[in-house]
Amino acid sequence: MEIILISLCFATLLAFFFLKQILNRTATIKVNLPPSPWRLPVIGNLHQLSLHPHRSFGSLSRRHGPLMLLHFGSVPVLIVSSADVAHEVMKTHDLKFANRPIGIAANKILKSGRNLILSSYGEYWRQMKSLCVLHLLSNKMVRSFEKLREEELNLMMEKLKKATSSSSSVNLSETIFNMVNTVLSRVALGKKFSDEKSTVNVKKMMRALIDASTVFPVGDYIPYLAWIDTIRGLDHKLEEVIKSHYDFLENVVREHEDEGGDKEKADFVDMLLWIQKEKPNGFEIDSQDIRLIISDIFIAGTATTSTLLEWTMTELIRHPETMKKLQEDIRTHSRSSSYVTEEEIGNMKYLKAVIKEILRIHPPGPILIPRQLSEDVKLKGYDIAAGTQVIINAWAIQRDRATWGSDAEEFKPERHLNSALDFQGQNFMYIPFGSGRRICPGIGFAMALAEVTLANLVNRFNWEFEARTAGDDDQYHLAEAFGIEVCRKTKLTPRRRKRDAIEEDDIDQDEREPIPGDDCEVIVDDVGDEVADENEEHGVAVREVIVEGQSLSNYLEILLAMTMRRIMTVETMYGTTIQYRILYHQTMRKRKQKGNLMWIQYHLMKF
Ligand code: HEM
Repeated sequence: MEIILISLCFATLLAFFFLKQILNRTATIKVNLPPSPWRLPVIGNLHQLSLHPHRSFGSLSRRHGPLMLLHFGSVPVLIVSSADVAHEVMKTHDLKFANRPIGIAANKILKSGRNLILSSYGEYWRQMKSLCVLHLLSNKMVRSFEKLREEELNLMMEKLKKATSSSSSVNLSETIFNMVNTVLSRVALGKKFSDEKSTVNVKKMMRALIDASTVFPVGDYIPYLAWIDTIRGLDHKLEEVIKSHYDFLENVVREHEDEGGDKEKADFVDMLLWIQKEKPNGFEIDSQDIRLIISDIFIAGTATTSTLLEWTMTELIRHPETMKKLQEDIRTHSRSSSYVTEEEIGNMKYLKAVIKEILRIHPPGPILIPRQLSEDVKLKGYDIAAGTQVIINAWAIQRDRATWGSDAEEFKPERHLNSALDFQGQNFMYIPFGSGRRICPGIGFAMALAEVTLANLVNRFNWEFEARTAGDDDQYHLAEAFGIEVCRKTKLTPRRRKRDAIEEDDIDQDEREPIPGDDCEVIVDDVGDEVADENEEHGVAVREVIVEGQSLSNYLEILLAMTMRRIMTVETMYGTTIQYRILYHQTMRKRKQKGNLMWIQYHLMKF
């Protein structure tokens, strides 16, 4: 009995001793987690998110701080909402945060090979990224597609001109998406694949892929509910769109192989086939890699660039004063009224400021592309475990009043005019293209296309929203769609603003519309007294037109002079001469009973 009692006491002592050890150890490894809002069992914080996650994260972080830990189901997700923390993630600890989380959609995509957007950081990814930066999206390569951009833009402008000639509205969202998609098709694949002759419609394929990858995958966050994805057909849908996309790309690559993959033709597939053969810088790629790189470029480049342009046009139409300033900037630096060239855009500071401001206030990818932490890290004193997903809320960072001031929510391109701030990933308060190792490699490509498109859209036409019968206009035009790229919820369908000119129906115009109400502008009609007299209310009647000392009378002569020189001396009816800078000109035709009359109308600014 005594022995039993002694043994029991000894066992209790031992248990106490070990328990103390265990409790001590637990206390020493207690982790300091970032602040979190309360969460529900099973779904975690998912019930606190809306269809616009960047907005939900923004309002949660205003209460819980710029470094906040949420749980999507069972998955820990770190939300970064300040420039300061973004700097820690994408600069100080960039390497540890350089992986991407692999969910159901990514798994299906990567089943067919490795790719750039989704692959984990490592040797393969490094090679793919430098291949893109050095060979496909380099400045030289971007410049080499200038002519192609011009061709596609001119086609788009022609379509717009026809569509808007009767003052009817036009689906500008769709028009822009089609143009961007066609440019990418030609650059990457060598042809359009979206015209009537084509059996495959790349545009539809892209839309299907974007739509399928936007669906929220329940199984990614609550694994034992993954069957829901199967029942609602998400698995099947993803497999279907990914397969048709890859089958199509495989055919394109095969066609290029059959044609010999000529580097000089230099679409992306040709270039990649050349790299496969020659292995420059030791790059080793196979046909599967080629398909996936091309696919990455389509996925990452189409909706982002068209979304940027869609928001730019929306904000410009909402702010006519800004639109007018932009038109002035373009007209001051552009020689031709029919096409603004990329070279001319180099000097257009206001245009660049407008685009920068849109990327700030409506970043096409408001929460960047999620990342995943590869090893434990201490961030601002908090412990973050390996495997945690990371969402960088660029939208909230770029509207943060602490760094952008009290007018952070307002659209004000002027704030960029005398600022050295750029989007190359060095300023963490402004990261529309991300930063660090994972920064977007398509910045040059996107900017070249966006700038020239915008310049030509606002140079040739004046735009206005269609009148709506009811509802708040701002709410309607600023409503955002649900998706990875956050575009407008409703399609942008503006129309061309009506001219103030005489007998609208009687006039065909070749060039652009005058800017109504622009009081520094003088309109001069040429040639022929009859017409000049008839239109006196529109400007000064002209006796003689002298371009830099040369008296001109012939239409072609004047046109030629217009394209080559920009200063004009006008001798008025009263015998005085005034020097003007030519803003642009229009060819006017008027149908008369006895035949047609044609004359040129100059829009001049006093020199
Ligand atoms: C306005 C247009 C665009 C915007 C706003 C944009 C934005 C972004 C962002 C935010 C990222 C993630 C960066 C990060 O994780 O830090 C990204 C990645 C990427 N973008 Fe863009 N992008 C645009 C256009 C393009 C274009 C035109 C291309 C190609 C032609 C492109 C190709 C890529 C690729 C391949 C990646 C993945 C990079 C990686 O994971 O390493 N993007 N982009």
